[in-house]
Amino acid sequence: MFTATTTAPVNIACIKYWGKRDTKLILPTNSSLSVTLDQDHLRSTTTSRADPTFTKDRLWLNGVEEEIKPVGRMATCIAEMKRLRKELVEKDSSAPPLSTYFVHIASFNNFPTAAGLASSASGFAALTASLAALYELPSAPTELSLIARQGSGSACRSLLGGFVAWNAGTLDSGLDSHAVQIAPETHWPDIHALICVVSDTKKGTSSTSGMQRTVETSPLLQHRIKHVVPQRMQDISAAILAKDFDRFAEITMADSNQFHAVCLDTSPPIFYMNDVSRAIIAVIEEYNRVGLLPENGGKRKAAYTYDAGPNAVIYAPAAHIKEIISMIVHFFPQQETFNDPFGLFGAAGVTAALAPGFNANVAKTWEAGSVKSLIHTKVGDGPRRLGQEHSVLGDDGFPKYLKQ
Ligand SMILES: Nc1ncnc2c1ncn2[C@@H]1O[C@H](COP(=O)(O)OP(=O)(O)OP(=O)(O)O)[C@@H](O)[C@H]1O
Ligand SMILES: C[C@@](O)(CCOP(=O)(O)OP(=O)(O)O)CC(=O)O
Repeated sequence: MFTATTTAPVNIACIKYWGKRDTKLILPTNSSLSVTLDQDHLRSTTTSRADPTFTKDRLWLNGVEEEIKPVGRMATCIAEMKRLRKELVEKDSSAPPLSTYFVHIASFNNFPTAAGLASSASGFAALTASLAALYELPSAPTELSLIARQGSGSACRSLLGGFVAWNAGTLDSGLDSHAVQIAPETHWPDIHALICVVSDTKKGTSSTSGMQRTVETSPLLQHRIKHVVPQRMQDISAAILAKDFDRFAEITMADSNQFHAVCLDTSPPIFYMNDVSRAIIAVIEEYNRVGLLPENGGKRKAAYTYDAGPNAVIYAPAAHIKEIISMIVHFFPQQETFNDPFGLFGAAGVTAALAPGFNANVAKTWEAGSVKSLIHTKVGDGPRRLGQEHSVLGDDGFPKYLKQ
């Protein structure tokens, strides 16, 4: 049986990708940089199988079959991976001709799909990684990132762990538009992330259509591409290598805010953040104001960032996460029990509290459930190959779990 299972992580950008110069090849207008999050908490799990008895390529996402559109993104990724397998077989005639067989692919996300939690990133990275394992390709993650990129731009960064840059590249072919690791997760394992889930329903304007509208209409985007992002890419890479959280936080928050400013500068304007998102910004800004006081060490202690949706991702050194959760819970009381993967709070659970000197008037206390849930995770590694026992395809070649 020719089959392989892999998991792939989500990544959340600190320097945002927003805009394409080539919509078919998915080539961006600017470079971007992200933190890969730990697959122990958020992941896509994908099994691929090639079999001479299959009659067409098929894919099931969360137990529901998705159509593979003939020239769509999914079909492109599968075709590109088959091309690499074919090249391998041409060099080694003893290798089975797997590229001539159809594939069945099943994938599950252990978090909400299409809810602004970067499921397309982990999803296309897991698809690419599982086909690479199935086809026994010797390709390095950077080479595979060229293919995942054609599924969803941000997916190329999920092929690597740690701190990852997607270099925009300049070639029309896109061959230099790939992901590279700035530093592995082991370089700075102290970076933790708290995801504040404000909404887990499908968003109004997809990233794909929203960013093209911005390219077509926003003058501010041109300034960002030419005069802002190149310097920020250099500065945040240097901050990561120096483990300088204060600088990392300053750049991350500035870039999130500029990304949402170019959305507002789009015609018609796009609004991804809501009042809850903005209240979280106010809370983190106040927390940093206190941290920046000379008597408190003079440094920022947390960084917010928002993708194309209202959910906040707060990056912070591990030592501050407990204080941050208590502060968020103070303003945004929880209905769901906080799943405490790092055991920060005892059996009694999360308690609301504010740091000394914090001005409680920066935000009101929201009604319970305004922030639906909190996910605590940290920087993590790149895709993992799993054993056959983890396959999400059954021996019959169909998903083990179909949605009822
Ligand atoms: N595990 C997966 N395997 C394959 N494709 C997936 C997987 N998960 C998500 N996708 C694809 O990604 C699409 C969702 O992407 P979309 O950009 O709308 O949401 P998102 O990635 O959660 O949000 P965002 O990119 O704004 O953070 C799905 O409809 C599906 O086509
Ligand atoms: C705001 C972002 O999350 C946008 C992600 O856009 P996508 O990668 O989802 O877009 P497509 O390439 O069209 O699939 C910023 C980022 O991840 O860098």
